[in-house]
Amino acid sequence: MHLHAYESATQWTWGAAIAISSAIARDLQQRPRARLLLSGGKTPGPVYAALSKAPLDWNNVDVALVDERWLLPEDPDSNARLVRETLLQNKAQKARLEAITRAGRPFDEALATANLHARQPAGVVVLGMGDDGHTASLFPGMQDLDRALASPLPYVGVDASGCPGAGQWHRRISLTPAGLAPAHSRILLVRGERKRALLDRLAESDDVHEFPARLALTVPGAELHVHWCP
Ligand SMILES: O=C(O)[C@H](O)[C@@H](O)[C@H](O)[C@H](O)COP(=O)(O)O
Repeated sequence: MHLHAYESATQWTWGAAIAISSAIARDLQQRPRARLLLSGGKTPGPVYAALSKAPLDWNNVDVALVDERWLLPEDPDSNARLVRETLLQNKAQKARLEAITRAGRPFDEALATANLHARQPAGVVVLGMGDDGHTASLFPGMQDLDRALASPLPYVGVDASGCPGAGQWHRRISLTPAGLAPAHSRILLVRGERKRALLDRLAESDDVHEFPARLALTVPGAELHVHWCP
């Protein structure tokens, strides 16, 4: 794990945005299109807003979601809406956003669509981490966790009932370890002392059931870059 610790939220915002933008630029040098996977939650909005101003060839960037709550893309609590309102602005307006859900699309079809899009493997993945040590929609204690961990497909549907970290959104579609593995860049955005202490605990063991966020370290592939500020 490579930890980038910043003193202020402003430095964190721009430092993380520059790191993501450089990773996309690197991918675009090597292939015609770059594929960026983004997480939701309360943390990443300012970084996505800063990233929207990056001078990249956004026409060639496909933006998809690490996970989505079973909500329509217009719902204020959906991850698609967060990404649209923060990243798909300014220069990044030209990027193509793949929402997972759509009005009239049943759950299984939404999942199948996510897996179909993911035939183009992830390039740059931006993860978040909950105070309970979840990442994507992989929660500790979740009944579907083992199935998700073992999935050969990049996305699974999960029921996070009984997991406090999932809030009121139990039905979700989540990236799996198989979906994370091909990424060339793995970035984790976290803020606050609680998550800083949790980061130290991630490195202590490889028990992904205790803290599924450990997958960011244990799944073979790119080194994890963590961007943190108080
Ligand atoms: O839909 C979601 O819930 C997210 O994608 C989720 O995995 C998020 O990254 C973490 O929960 C961290 O969220 P916070 O930034 O709100 O702590």
